[in-house]
Amino acid sequence: MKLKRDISEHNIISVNDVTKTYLGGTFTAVDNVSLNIKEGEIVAFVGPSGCGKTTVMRMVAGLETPTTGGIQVSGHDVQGPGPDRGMIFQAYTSFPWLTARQNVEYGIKILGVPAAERRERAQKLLEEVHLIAAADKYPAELSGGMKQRVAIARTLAQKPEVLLMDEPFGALDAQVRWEMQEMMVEIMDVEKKTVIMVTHDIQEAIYMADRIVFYTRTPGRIKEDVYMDFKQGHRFTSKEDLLSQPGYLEIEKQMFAWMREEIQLQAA
Ligand SMILES: Nc1ncnc2c1ncn2[C@@H]1O[C@H](COP(=O)(O)OP(=O)(O)OP(=O)(O)O)[C@@H](O)[C@H]1O
Repeated sequence: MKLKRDISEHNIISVNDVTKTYLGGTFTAVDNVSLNIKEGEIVAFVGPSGCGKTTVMRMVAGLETPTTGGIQVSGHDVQGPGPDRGMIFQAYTSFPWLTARQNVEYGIKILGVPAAERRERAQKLLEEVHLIAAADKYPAELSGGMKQRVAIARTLAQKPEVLLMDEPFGALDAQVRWEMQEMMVEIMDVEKKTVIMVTHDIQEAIYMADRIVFYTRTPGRIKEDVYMDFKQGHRFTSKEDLLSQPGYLEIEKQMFAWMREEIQLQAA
């Protein structure tokens, strides 16, 4: 099925001339990156290993500070982490002593959301991630995919405006990964978040993203910033539909060529 993409004209994230150095300024991980992201956009960061894509995302999260330049989210300077930006990591981050439902409720309990609203939000999100049947199980009783569903529901329960996902499905086997990607496209149609997703997986990026920001290898700069125009304003809930969309193969070939270019530059 095709879902209509709904992106506002308004920029929610602005990355302005950001550079990040380590090792006392002797190593430049991210070099002069500027980027505006619109509300509702799903943007994938792609590039060779070590190109700085995670560092850029962590700076948007407020977990790292730019060495020079600045980042604004919803017009405010990022000065640290905040509930407006929810994070989902590759590693499952559920509390083992809480059930799936309690895990989803936990984050919003800390934010002071009243019990009745917590229950209602958790129920809705557990339904969205297809986890109702396992809602009262503990993480040890859940598969990797199910644990990641708990983490997604828990993060969304906090109602972040921006979702930052770092290789969210990297630890899952191919079939589960595929199910999760499709589920995420469906959830974004309901939840309407702005998403930055870091991934090594070119096909995942093309499938899920409205736009791909491709980074060069060390130092990380933006090599290409491409819109998935071939999707013609849609997102696809089935991969088969995407694969038969004219233009898919060309963009996939282009991405592999950019990746090869960067790897060869490094080897030279
Ligand atoms: N705290 C740190 N101290 C020193 N170097 C760091 C630190 N954090 C990251 N780096 C370096 O900065 C560069 C960019 O790292 P980053 O994790 O952003 O890359 P990446 O593109 O996300 O890589 P990968 O895809 O392998 O996760 C790498 O060379 C990494 O080794």
